[in-house]
Amino acid sequence: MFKDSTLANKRVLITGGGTGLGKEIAKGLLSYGAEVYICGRRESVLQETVTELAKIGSGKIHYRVTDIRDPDAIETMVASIWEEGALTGLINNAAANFISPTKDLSPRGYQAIRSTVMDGAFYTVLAIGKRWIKEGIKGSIVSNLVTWVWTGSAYVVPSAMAKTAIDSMTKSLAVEWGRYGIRVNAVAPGPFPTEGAWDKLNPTGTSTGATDASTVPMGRYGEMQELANLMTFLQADGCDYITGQTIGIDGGHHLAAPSTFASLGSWSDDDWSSVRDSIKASAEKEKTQRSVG
Ligand SMILES: CCCCC/C=C/C(=O)SCCNC(=O)CCNC(=O)[C@H](O)C(C)(C)COP(=O)(O)OP(=O)(O)OC[C@H]1O[C@@H](n2cnc3c(N)ncnc32)[C@H](O)[C@@H]1OP(=O)(O)O
Ligand SMILES: NC(=O)C1=CN([C@@H]2O[C@H](COP(=O)(O)OP(=O)(O)OC[C@H]3O[C@@H](n4cnc5c(N)ncnc54)[C@H](OP(=O)(O)O)[C@@H]3O)[C@@H](O)[C@H]2O)C=CC1
Repeated sequence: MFKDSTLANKRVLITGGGTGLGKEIAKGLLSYGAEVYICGRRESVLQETVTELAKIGSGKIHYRVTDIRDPDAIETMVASIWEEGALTGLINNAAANFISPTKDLSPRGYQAIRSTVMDGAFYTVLAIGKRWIKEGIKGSIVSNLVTWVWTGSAYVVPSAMAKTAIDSMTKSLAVEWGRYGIRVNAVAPGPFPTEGAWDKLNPTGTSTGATDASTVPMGRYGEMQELANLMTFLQADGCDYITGQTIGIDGGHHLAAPSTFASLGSWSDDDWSSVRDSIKASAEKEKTQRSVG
């Protein structure tokens, strides 16, 4: 989809890049020539990913062990990256989540999710953004959100709340930092199965609700390359006028709500024929009762 050199000279940090979608995005960026930094809390996982992905593209991939809930740790990470060169891009991808009835959540359970998704993304943006502003770098921030920023979602309330806060940050900072040429965008994926997400959101092994591909209008899960392509596009030069946007990538899933007629896609031509006859019969009956028109 892109030239191999599309991201040459780009240096991008992907939080939570050691696993799942972050790792797939790292593969995509590397294959288009970017230098990539990943961070997370588990060194063995990061080390393994770096070893595996170093064979792709320029092979310039590095890791930092960092808990993004800690602003001092983020400052240390970003300072150490800058010693090797300035970043040009940030992908806020790290997250925490699990399904739970909201009434059963403890304050610590809520904080575990909020502090990772909302605070972690904000601290990272701040540490990098202030350097870009000082040095006149026109960087690109992209946050990996979820379609719940538009719909909300039961049973994952702290995640939906925290992602929506970052959606608001995206719109707000796009305006505040537009004068510096810094772009602030987000993507909102539908279901892209990963071990990390499915362990926490699909623990019974029976896909339901958000993890059920049969309710996606396109009838399938997202493919990793599709998300990596969107991230590549948003990190590349060429459409710098795009800012403040949250772009859905979900096969139409969030639009196929039970409150719409999305489920009628399962009706056959025969079903539609008998439905049409029934509606026409009703209309004919009404016509016989009209005194005008
Ligand atoms: C399908 C389409 C949409 C998909 C959208 C996907 C969104 C995602 O974000 S998926 C990402 C999934 N990946 C992760 O969550 C990775 C990181 N997760 C974790 O590190 C843990 O799962 C964590 C969230 C529990 C946080 O770990 P940690 O900081 O080590 O916290 P503790 O284990 O100490 O627990 C803190 C607190 O949370 C309570 N808790 C944990 N699990 C549950 C649960 N299943 N239900 C209710 N409460 C839970 C735990 O009990 C602790 O509270 P206290 O007991 O009050 O101390
Ligand atoms: N999979 C899906 O269908 C969808 C996913 N998303 C979003 O995509 C992103 C990735 O999810 P996915 O790949 O599925 O799940 P993963 O669990 O694989 O990814 C989460 C990553 O975040 C890291 N992380 C968690 N907490 C912290 C922390 N405090 N500090 C640093 N890193 C942390 C984890 O590493 P470690 O534990 O080592 O710290 C892990 O690498 C998330 O933002 C998620 O909300 C959105 C929509 C759909």
